[in-house]
Amino acid sequence: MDHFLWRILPLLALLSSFLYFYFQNSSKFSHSDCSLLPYNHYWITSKSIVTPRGVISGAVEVKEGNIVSIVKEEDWQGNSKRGHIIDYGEAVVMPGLIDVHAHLDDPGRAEWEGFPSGTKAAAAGGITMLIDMPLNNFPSTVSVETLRLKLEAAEKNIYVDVGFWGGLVPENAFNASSLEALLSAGVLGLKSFMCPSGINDFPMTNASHIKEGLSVLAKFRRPLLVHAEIQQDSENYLEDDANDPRHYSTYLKTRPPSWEEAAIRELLTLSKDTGIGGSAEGAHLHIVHLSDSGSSLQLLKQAKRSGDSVTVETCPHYLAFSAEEIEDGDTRFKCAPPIRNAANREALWKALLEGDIDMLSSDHSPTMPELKLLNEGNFLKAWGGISSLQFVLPVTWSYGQKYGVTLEQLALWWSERPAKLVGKDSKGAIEVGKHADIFVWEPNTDFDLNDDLPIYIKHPSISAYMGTKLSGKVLTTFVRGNLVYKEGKHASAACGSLILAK
Ligand SMILES: NC(=O)N[C@H]1NC(=O)NC1=O
Ligand SMILES: [Zn+2]
Ligand SMILES: [Zn+2]
Repeated sequence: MDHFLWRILPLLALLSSFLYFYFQNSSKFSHSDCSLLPYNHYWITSKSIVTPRGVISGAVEVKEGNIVSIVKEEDWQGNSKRGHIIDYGEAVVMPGLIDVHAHLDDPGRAEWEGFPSGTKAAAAGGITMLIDMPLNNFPSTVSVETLRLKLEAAEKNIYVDVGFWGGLVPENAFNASSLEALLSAGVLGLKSFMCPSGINDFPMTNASHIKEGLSVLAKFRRPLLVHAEIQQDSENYLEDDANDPRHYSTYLKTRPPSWEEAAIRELLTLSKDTGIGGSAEGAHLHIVHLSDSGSSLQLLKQAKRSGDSVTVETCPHYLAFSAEEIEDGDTRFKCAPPIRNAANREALWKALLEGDIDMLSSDHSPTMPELKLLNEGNFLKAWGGISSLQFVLPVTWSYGQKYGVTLEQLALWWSERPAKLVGKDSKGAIEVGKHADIFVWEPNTDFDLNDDLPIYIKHPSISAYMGTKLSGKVLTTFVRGNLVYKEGKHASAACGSLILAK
């Protein structure tokens, strides 16, 4: 017996070391699972690379996830000694998009979207980082404990980098230590609503809650994002022919621009003195999804002119669609604030081009298709929210053609300014020292949004973009040097990072 044991001992040792290495490696992703490219040092070359110093023809050197050099074509003698080269020819190389406003609804309502599907859609759309909103998931992200649930749901399930906004709600607004703990745990800022959010555990805040929130945020130098609509007294709409809930105009009348104007007027009294040297220096106010290009926009322009620390975003759906075009019962277009008329859309474009609107975001806010009530077509009862995450780049580009939108403007609205809002200077541009968050696309390639297209958002049927034709096809997406998406294929492992504030 002894003899036998001695004979199999080497075999047992071999077996145990094999098992040890097997479990060690299966517990974390190997580099090759994170990337469709087997290199961590390589060059991307193209005739058109969008950098903060203009569009250049040349090469970007990527090493261990960072951009380590950028070489213009005239200084580039490409040869094999440089290592692996991926040549994209005429295709455009851009900084990855940063979507500062997405609802992935995970945990708790992952059947609405979810981290895996949402971040796969992002990667396929050229988005390399998104910031997840604190509501529509359950429970809402309003405390350290609920943030922990978010982080657990996201970890190893994200194909792009994901940061998090925390919620400012009546329950935590007067509790500075709770807000400080949430901010210390890494949320990039806070978000609140000035009207009902549609989610029971995310109640609206009033001016005094917001004032408290801003004072805590000032210490951390992080922004407050606000859904700026305050319900105004409105006439009672009779359910007569003129107010058929299947007509979009009926819904539009229920949320006039005065709701946005009232909220912004109130917010600007609170964000007064946030400028350099002001008594509230350090606080920053960011208005999400502006739809009213009238008085609301004028108020914001004035506040900026007087030096207040204020920014504003709008969304592709306000730039693409107009109220006049929305057909009876087509609740895919229902969102809040609502899509307004064509003249309003025109003025939003003008404000964006002139720099009065700072950036774009998706406000991707899906739900279960049944809650869109597409059969009934009742605009007053359907879920409000647009599904767009994968398409924001081609939408901005296609509808922006009329206005002569440039590649540099896309980078400004979708990368550079969003990176600044979230306080991540390692992101947002193709520049030496930054993360290699890059995507490559063909602006002139058209495609139809139909069932033949690989679509990763969970419920394509509720997206208002389905059935349209767009220009601008994403070929590949890199996140911190990992090739996470290439023409319909994702890396096998979800290696996006959780982006926390420090
Ligand atoms: N809860 C939620 O996502 N609401 C969003 N939907 C929308 O259309 N506007 C919003 O603020
Ligand atoms: Zn909102
Ligand atoms: Zn939203």
